[in-house]
Amino acid sequence: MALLEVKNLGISFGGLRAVDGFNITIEKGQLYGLIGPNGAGKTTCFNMLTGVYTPTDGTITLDGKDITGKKTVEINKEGIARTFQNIRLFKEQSVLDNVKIGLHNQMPYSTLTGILRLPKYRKVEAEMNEKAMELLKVFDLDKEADFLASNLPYGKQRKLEIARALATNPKLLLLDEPAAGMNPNETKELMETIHFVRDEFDMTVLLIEHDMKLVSGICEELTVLNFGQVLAQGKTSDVLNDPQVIKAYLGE
Ligand SMILES: Nc1ncnc2c1ncn2[C@@H]1O[C@H](COP(=O)(O)OP(=O)(O)OP(=O)(O)O)[C@@H](O)[C@H]1O
Repeated sequence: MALLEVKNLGISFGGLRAVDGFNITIEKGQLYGLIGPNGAGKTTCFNMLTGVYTPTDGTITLDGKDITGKKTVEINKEGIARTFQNIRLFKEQSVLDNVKIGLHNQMPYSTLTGILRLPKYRKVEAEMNEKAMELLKVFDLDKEADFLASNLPYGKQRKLEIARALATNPKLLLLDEPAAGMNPNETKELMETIHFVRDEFDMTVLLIEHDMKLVSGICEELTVLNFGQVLAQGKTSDVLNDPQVIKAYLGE
């Protein structure tokens, strides 16, 4: 059974058909890329997969469960986490707290227990601190745990966003243009991080990216969107050599 099965997904904004007949199948453990020209509908697909937008047509099945039309928080609990094109961290909070925010969706105590600071709350908080520090260590961010997120260099902010997404314990990680704004060294390090995340966390990753070096370096399969529709789909090397893809996107 595929981890993610999307069938005939579509959405309209007024008269604009932003995505139409979108199909994708992603197996557990894959590194999968979604590419295409600006405005092709890639982020709109992510927004439908994560419940930000409700699709007008189609179905989304995660690990055998229909999650179409569910709310963002529910979808996150079902196992999809994401990062954003423009980094969205809690910039005035510490690096540690940013990861703990991700862990809170699995918080096993009630709001009242939290407000009253009951013993269970203190025990869970201590465990959460430990878990968050472990995650930060994995991303080599533990020394900056007490820094404000806004004081981290750009590449590390991207890493922190990935760490926070992983803290929600997802089955599928969506990365929206993770290399945007990065210099070549940061991009190289990001590629290693993504590989590491897949191997270490047994993660499945779907990413949107314009940086073809990153795409060809890490994605095993690709889907190309053009004007809201799938233009090509398959093994990365085949797709990148497809004359239609070169004409519509790569040849620009
Ligand atoms: N909330 C919305 N209301 C109206 N139109 C929207 C909305 N969200 C997206 N669109 C439109 O849908 C189309 C697809 O946009 P989308 O952001 O998904 O493209 P993209 O492939 O992610 O582009 P880019 O590579 O530039 O990020 C665009 O024409 C966009 O203007």
